[in-house]
This record gives sequence, C-alpha cells and structure tokens, in this order.
Amino acid sequence: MEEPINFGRSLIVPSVQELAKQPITNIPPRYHHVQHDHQQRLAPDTSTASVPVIDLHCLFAQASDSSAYSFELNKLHTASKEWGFFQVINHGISESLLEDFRREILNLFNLPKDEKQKLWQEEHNHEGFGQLFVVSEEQKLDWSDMFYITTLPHNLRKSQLFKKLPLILRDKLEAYSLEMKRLAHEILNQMAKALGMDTEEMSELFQDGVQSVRMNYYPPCPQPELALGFSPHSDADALTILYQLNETAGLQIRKDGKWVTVKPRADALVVNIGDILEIVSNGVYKSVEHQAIVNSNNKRMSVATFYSSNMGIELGPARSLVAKHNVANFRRVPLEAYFKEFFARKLDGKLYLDFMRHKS
Ligand SMILES: O=C(O)CCC(=O)C(=O)O
Ligand SMILES: [Fe+2]
Repeated sequence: MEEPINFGRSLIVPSVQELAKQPITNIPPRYHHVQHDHQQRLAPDTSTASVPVIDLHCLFAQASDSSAYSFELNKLHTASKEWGFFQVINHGISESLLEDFRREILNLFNLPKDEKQKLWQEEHNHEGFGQLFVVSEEQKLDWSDMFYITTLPHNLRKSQLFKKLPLILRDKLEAYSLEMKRLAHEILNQMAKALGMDTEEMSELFQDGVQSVRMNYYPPCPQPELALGFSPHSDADALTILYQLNETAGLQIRKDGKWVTVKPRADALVVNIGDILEIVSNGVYKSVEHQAIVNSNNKRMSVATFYSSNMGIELGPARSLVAKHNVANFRRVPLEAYFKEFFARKLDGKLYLDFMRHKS
C-alpha cells in the first residue's frame, strides 16, 4: 500500500477557540499583525466593485453555440484573469448536503476539549486541528483554528485521522469531497475552453487530482484591528472552492491595491484560482492574494476545498498553451517537490509563485 501523504509539519500552537472563551480584553502579542511591514493593511475598499457571479447553469446546461453560453464563458474567463476569484450560483450541489455538512463541521468545532485533542496535529504532520505554516516560535499567529485533511485520492488519505472523526461527519465529508471534485472538473473543463487549451490535456492533468479540505473557525476577537483571521496568501492548489458557513463576512481579496470584501451569499460558493492553475494557464489566470479579517462580535466559519493536479505529473505551463503563446512563463517541477517546498515555507503573499517564474 502507498503511504498516506505527508507534505510537512507545522509547529503546534494553542487553540484560539479556547483562548477566545476567556474574558480577555487584550490579545497576546503573538497575534498582533500590525508590524508586518510589507503586508500593511491596505485602505479598505470604498468602491462598489464586487466579485463577479457566474451562473453555472448557463455553462453546464446551455448549448455551447448559444449566446447565453458564450456570454457566461467570457465572464468566467475575465473573472479568472482579472479577479482570480468569482462566486458560482446554480452549482448543483444539493442544499441538504451543504446543510448537513455545515452542521457536522459546527459539531466538530464544538466537541469537548479532550475529544478535540485526539484530532490535534502531531509533531511530524500538519493534518488535523491546529494552524498551518507555523515555522518559528517568533512568527505571528492567526486568530483562527482549522482542521486540515487530505481527502482524495483515497490512497493518499491519512486513514487513522479520518477514522477518528465522528461517523456522520465522515459520511458527509466523503460525499462533499466527491461533489467538489466533480464541480472542480466541470469548471476546469470550461476554463480549458475559455483559454483555448486542449481539454484532453486539462482532464489528464487533473485526473485523480489531490484534494484536501480545510475547515476554518474564526472566533470573535476582542482587538480585531490588531489581528488577522488568516494572513495574506495565495492558494498553492489549482482551484479552491470555498463554502462560507455563516453570514459573517471576513474574506477579502486583493484587487488593484485594495482589499475587497466578499459578501457571503447563501446561494453561492466562492471559487478562486490557485498557483498551480496560474502556472498551468501559463500566467493567463491569476492566483490572487486574499486574507480573512475578524470582528469583535461574531464568529465566522468556512470550509475550503483545494483541488490540485495528479500527484504524478510534472507541474508547468500546459503544452497546448505554450505552443499557442510561443513562450513558457514558468519552470517545470515534479508536483510532489512543489508541495514539499510550499509547506516548508511561511505563507508570504505570492512569493512562492515568483520562485516558480522563469527569470529572463
Ligand atoms: O475563510 C476564508 O474565507 C478564507 C479561507 C482561505 O483562504 C483558505 O482556507 O485558504
Ligand atoms: Fe486561501
């Protein structure tokens, strides 16, 4: 049997959910983000620009020569180039699955402390409860807890960890993972068409792709102006599908030098381009920096599903696009090496993607 995947480790840190239960008015200095020089808070966005909304029904069910289809495909293409983010409606994921999964995630974070302890990260592996990308004791921490697990393909899943999850959650997570994989494939296929990329090449790259799920819990914070729920980063995967579990806003994306807040919409999922897709698209689609802010009144919860290419591939710009563009803008590296390097670093904006860029 193949070994379950182990991309790396992260230092074990205290639970923010527990910390936030205490009657504190000042947060510990380890959560003060203000001194981040090059990641200063950008001025809040005052324009009315909002993340594009794509109606997937138009893409999946309309004839590809209809004008409704071309219009929506063009919207998808522009959003992927200019925003790196969009919301999808009519995505076809059943409401009852979304609701059941939401409830089970809430139950997971509400488990008694000692039950959660059994699901905590271990020193040698970062899957489970905790924080990711913590590489030093001096590093600033985020005002959040998360639960992270590799879900697909099955042979890469850490079954000891999965088996420790409550039975109903396991069931829902399994169903949700498969639905997210299907949705990711459908969106990638449309993107291949929009990019003028060989659709066969796209499906080969993503056949049996690696998927992981990250459940995020952001407790209310007594000093939200000093803290960050999730430091600015771009995602390392190809396509992230984010399900916001409640109506509390917090996700912000970087657009034209400003942070634009994504307003949660009950009928939508948020989709964003990750570094792998920026590379595969030869730089046409953008993996955009984003962050999560916190507030003093309400907790916020979300679940991000990260979909990447098949572990066996060499990561690089799609050959059909290099032929079309006459230039390759990124290096080629084995996907496994790419991930190992990614998880060994502190999250730092888009620095890692720059490291993959061809320097001419
Ligand atoms: O909670 C959010 O809105 C952001 C989550 C996120 O960016 C991630 O999990 O990579
Ligand atoms: Fe992210």
